Amino acid sequence: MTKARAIAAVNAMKAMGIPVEKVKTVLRNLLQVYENNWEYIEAENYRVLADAIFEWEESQDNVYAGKAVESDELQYRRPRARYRQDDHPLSPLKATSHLAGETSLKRPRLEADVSFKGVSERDTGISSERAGRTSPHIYLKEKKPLNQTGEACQALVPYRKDKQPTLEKMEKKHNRDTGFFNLVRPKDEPCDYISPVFETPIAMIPPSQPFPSGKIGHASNHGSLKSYSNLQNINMGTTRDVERKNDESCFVDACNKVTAPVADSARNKAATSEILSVQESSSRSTVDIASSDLGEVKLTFSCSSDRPNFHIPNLESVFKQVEDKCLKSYKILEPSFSLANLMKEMCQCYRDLSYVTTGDKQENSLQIIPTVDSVEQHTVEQDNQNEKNKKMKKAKYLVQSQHTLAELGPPHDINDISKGEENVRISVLNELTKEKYPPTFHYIPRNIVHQNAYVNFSLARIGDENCCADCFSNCLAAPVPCACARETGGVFAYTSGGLITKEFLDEYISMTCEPKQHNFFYCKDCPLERSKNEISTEACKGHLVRKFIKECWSKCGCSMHCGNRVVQRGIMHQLQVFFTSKTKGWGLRTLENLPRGAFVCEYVGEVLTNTELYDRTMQTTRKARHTYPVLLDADWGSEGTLKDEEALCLDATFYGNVARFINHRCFDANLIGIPVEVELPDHHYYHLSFFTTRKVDAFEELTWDYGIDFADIDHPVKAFRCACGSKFCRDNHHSTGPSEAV
Ligand SMILES: C[S@@+](CC[C@H](N)C(=O)[O-])C[C@H]1O[C@@H](n2cnc3c(N)ncnc32)[C@H](O)[C@@H]1O
Repeated sequence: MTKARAIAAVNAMKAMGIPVEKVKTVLRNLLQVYENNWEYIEAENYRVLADAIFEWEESQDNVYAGKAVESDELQYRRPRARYRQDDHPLSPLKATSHLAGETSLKRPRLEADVSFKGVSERDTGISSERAGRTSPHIYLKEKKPLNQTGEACQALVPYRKDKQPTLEKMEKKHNRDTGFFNLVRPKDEPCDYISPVFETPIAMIPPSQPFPSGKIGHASNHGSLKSYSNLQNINMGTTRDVERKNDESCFVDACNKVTAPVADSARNKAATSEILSVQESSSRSTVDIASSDLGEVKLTFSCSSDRPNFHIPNLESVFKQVEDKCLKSYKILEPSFSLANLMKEMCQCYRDLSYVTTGDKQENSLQIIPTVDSVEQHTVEQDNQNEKNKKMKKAKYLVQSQHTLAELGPPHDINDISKGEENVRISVLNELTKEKYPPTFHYIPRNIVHQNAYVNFSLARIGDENCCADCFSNCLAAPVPCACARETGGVFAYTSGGLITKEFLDEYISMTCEPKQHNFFYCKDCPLERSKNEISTEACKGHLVRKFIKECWSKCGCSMHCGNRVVQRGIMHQLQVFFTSKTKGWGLRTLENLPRGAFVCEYVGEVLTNTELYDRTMQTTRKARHTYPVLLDADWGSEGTLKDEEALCLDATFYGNVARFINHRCFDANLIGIPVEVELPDHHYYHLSFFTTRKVDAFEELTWDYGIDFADIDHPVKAFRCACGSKFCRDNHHSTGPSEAV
C-alpha cells in the first residue's frame, strides 16, 4: 500500500464521516481484489471505496441481525441502475474475486430494492393475484423522515421476516391500489411501502388516457404517470406517518441507523452515485435516474431548501405553477403541455438513449443492441442469449417508436410520393433491385419546426421596407422595381419566364464554386461548434456568405401570380424518385427538359437547432444512411453571436420532401441551392431552393454539391464515400475502398 495514497484515501473517507479503521479494513481487501491498482480505487473521488465500505457496513448489520445478506432466503432480483463501474474492464462486477466474506463487491448495495422468493402471501399481506404474478417478488426499503431542511433521508436495508408485522400495518394503512411498481428506488424517496411486480414493466404501459394537466392523484392500476402521482401522494403520507408513529420499529430502525448527519450524507452520496445522478452544484439539487435492464426508468429530482418551516405543498398546485412557468418562460406554447408529460418524455428519452443501434439493417427492422452497461455478464451462454433476445425485442420497440418510422410506416404511393401535397405527381421507380419503395418517411411540402428553433412568421416582423404593400398584380411588370428587389440590388433575380436571371446565376455560381477567402465569415462564437461541445468550443471553420433572393409575400400588394414569387408556388416540373445504383441509393431525376435557371424544388425538412441536430445525429447509428441535413448559415456573418434557437438547420430524415433524394456531386452538379427569403426578413430562417445550373435533359439525374469537406472527420454527420463520378470529385478515398452499400 503506498502510504501517501492510503492517507489520501483515509482522508477522503474521513471527510464523509467514515472512521479510519473501517476504511483500512475495506481498503486492504480492495487492494487485493484490484491487485494494488490504485487508479480504480481513486477514480471518481474514491467511489468504489465508499461503495465497498457501505456494503461492508451493511453486511455487518446483517450479520448482527442474524442474517447474512446472501442467505438462501434472499434472492436478489437485479433491476440495475447504470453503474459506471460495471463498464470498467476491471470492475468488481466483472472481477471473480471477492472479499473474504466481508464485502460483496459483486453487489453494489445502493440498488435498494430486493426481491424475495419464498415469502408467503401471509407474510407480506399482498395476494399473488394483486401482485400480478403467481410468485410475488417484494421490494422493500426503509426510510427516514424529512430533516429540517426538507431533505429526505433514508436507509436501505434488506428485508427481514421479523419486520413483517410492521409492513402489514403499513400496507393496511395505505390500503390503496397504487399501481406503481417500484423497480429501483432512487435515494430520496420519502416513502416506504411494498409494491408488487407486474409482468409488464411500468415504463412500457401507456397511460389509459392522456394525463390531464393538474389532474392528479387518481387511483389507477397500471397508468405509469398516474402511478407516479400516486407514489408522491403516498410518499407524503408516509413521511408524515413516519414522523408521527415512530414507535413502528421498521421505520425507527432505519431512521436511527442514519441519524448522524455526516454518515447520512455519506450514505446518500454513495446512493446517488450508484444511480445515474446529475447534480447542480449551485442549486443543491440532484436528478436521479434509476433504470433496469428491462427498460424501466424512474426519475427522482431532489432539492433542498435553506428556508425553515418546510412543509409539503399540495402536489396539484405544484404542477400548476410549474406548468404556468414553463408556458411563460420557455416558449412552450403547446396547449397540451403538462409537467407530467414532460417527465414522461424525459424517461422516454432516457430509455431511448440507453440503446445504440448497430446500424446493420435487416429487412423491415433495425437491429439494435443495448449499451454495454445494460448487458449483464452471465456465465451460462444460453442465459446470455435469452437475455439478449429479450433486450433486443424491448430495445427494438423503443427505438422504433421514435426513430424508425422508415421501418414501420406504410409504403409510399409509387404514383405520387408526395401524397397529393405538391402541384405535380412525383412517381417512384426502381428498375435495378427488388426494393419497390425508398424507406418510409413523412412527406411534407413545407418546413416544420421540430421544437426549439425560433421561427416566428408574424406580419408584425415585416416592416414596410420588407414588403411592397402598394404593388398590384405582377411586380416584374411594374416600371420601377419595388422594395422586394432591394435585396438583389434593386433588380429582380427572376425573369418574366420564371427563371433566375443569367447575371444573378453566373455570379452566384462563381461565388459558390470558386469562393474567395473574403467570401467566408468566421464566427467568434460559432453556434455549430458550440452545439458539438459547450465547454470547449473549437474555432469556427468558416461559413460561406451567400446572396439571397427575396420574394414578395402576403404583406405585399401583388398577386400570387407575381413574377417575384417562384419558390413559394412550389414544384412545377415533372420529377421522379428513382433507384440510381447500389452505391448511391435512391435519387431524383427530371422527366422533362429543364432550361438553365429553372426552379426545381426547395429542401424541406424539420427545422432544428444545431444542438438538436447534433443530439439527433449522435443517437443514430454511424453506419446508417442519412439524408444530408443542411445548415441555414448563409447569413450568420451579418450578426453578432447567434443564440442556439436562431442558428438553424434542416433535417429531412423523418419529415421531408423530394429534395431528400437529391444525391451529391462534387463541383459540377446540375443544381445549385440558393437562399430565398419569403416570410422572414432576418435571415436565420430561409428557403434553400434548388435551381438548375445548366440545361438538364429529361431523365438526367438531378444532383447538388452538398459542400462536404470529406477531410473533416469531426463533422457531426459522417461523410459517405463519394461515388459522384465527377472528374472534380473531392473525396480522395473514393477509389481506395469499397463504397457504401445501400
Ligand atoms: C440526401 S440523401 C440522398 C438520397 C439517398 N441516396 C437515398 O437513397 O435516400 C444523401 C445520402 O445519399 C448518399 N449519397 C448521396 N450522394 C452520394 C454520392 N455522391 N456518393 C455516394 N453516396 C451518396 C449518401 O448515403 C448520403 O448520405
